Amino acid sequence: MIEVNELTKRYGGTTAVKDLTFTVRAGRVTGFLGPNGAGKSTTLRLLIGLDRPTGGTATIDGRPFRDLPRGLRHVGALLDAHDVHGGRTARAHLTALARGNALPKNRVDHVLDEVGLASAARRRIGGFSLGMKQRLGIAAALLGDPPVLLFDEPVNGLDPEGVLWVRGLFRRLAAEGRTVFVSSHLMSEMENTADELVVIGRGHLIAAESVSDFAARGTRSSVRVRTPDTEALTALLRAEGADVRPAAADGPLVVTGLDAPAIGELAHLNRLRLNELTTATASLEEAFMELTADSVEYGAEDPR
Ligand SMILES: Nc1ncnc2c1ncn2[C@@H]1O[C@H](COP(=O)(O)OP(=O)(O)OP(=O)(O)O)[C@@H](O)[C@H]1O
Repeated sequence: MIEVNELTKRYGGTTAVKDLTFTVRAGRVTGFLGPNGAGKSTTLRLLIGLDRPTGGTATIDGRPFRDLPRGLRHVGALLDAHDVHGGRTARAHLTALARGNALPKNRVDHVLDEVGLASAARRRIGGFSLGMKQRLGIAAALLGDPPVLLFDEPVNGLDPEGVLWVRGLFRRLAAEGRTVFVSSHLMSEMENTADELVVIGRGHLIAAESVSDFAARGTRSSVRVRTPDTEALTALLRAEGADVRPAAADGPLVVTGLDAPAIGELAHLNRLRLNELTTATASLEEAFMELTADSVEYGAEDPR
């Protein structure tokens, strides 16, 4: 389990994270989401002791990372796939890591197989694509067979087959009872993978909850209504305070501010026929955009 409590990190005048408090549980895939510059990498660096917090604590199974004697056996992390010696082969890189952490040598071939790099084991990392480097970084994280795994933007550079593979891997690791904490700036990468979400924006916590609770926060759920009596129904709905817009010429009405049962009841009481009544729940992506809109550091409308 990962526990972050009132974590703050300032770099000179920049506050990268501020008073972050959340928990990441074992046996789950937890997505760590936020727009660019939100503070995800900083939080992960603080978690594995690569940086010291200005305030607050970040612990893994109750202890700061640097107090964990077993290093890679306790926490595996992929922070920057480029941070490898390009002149080495994949196997030499992992063998050196295994030796440095007193891990059995047979783990090297095991993790190379696991990430699909067995046939590239003798190639120099300098010639690897970004996707291959991501796989190698994941292999390194898995090397110590750790109960806690952290991945910073692991999907970057993977092709669609690689994305599917990595999703399956994360789910399996969580099903084995491990803590799997995965950062991304794209909700679409997380919605089919994560059980839980921690969402931050400009260093502040926005949400820490299950994917379904997060989706329910989107306030944009609307109801599509088709009726032969468009004008009459529109007037009735507006009189009840709903917002009514035609989706397109001859298309359904899109109603917000009243739910489907209330609209059905209103139509029934006024003897108006309905041909369609469908609730459209806001997508996770929409909920994410809505909740982080104020914390996008480099938005399209913001030319900084
Ligand atoms: N070493 C540093 N020195 C100064 N400022 C830093 C440093 N590291 C991070 N920052 C700043 O802290 C903020 C958070 O950065 P961080 O890299 O943690 O965000 P992120 O959520 O990982 O973003 P991205 O998705 O773009 O990688 C940014 O404003 C960044 O410029």
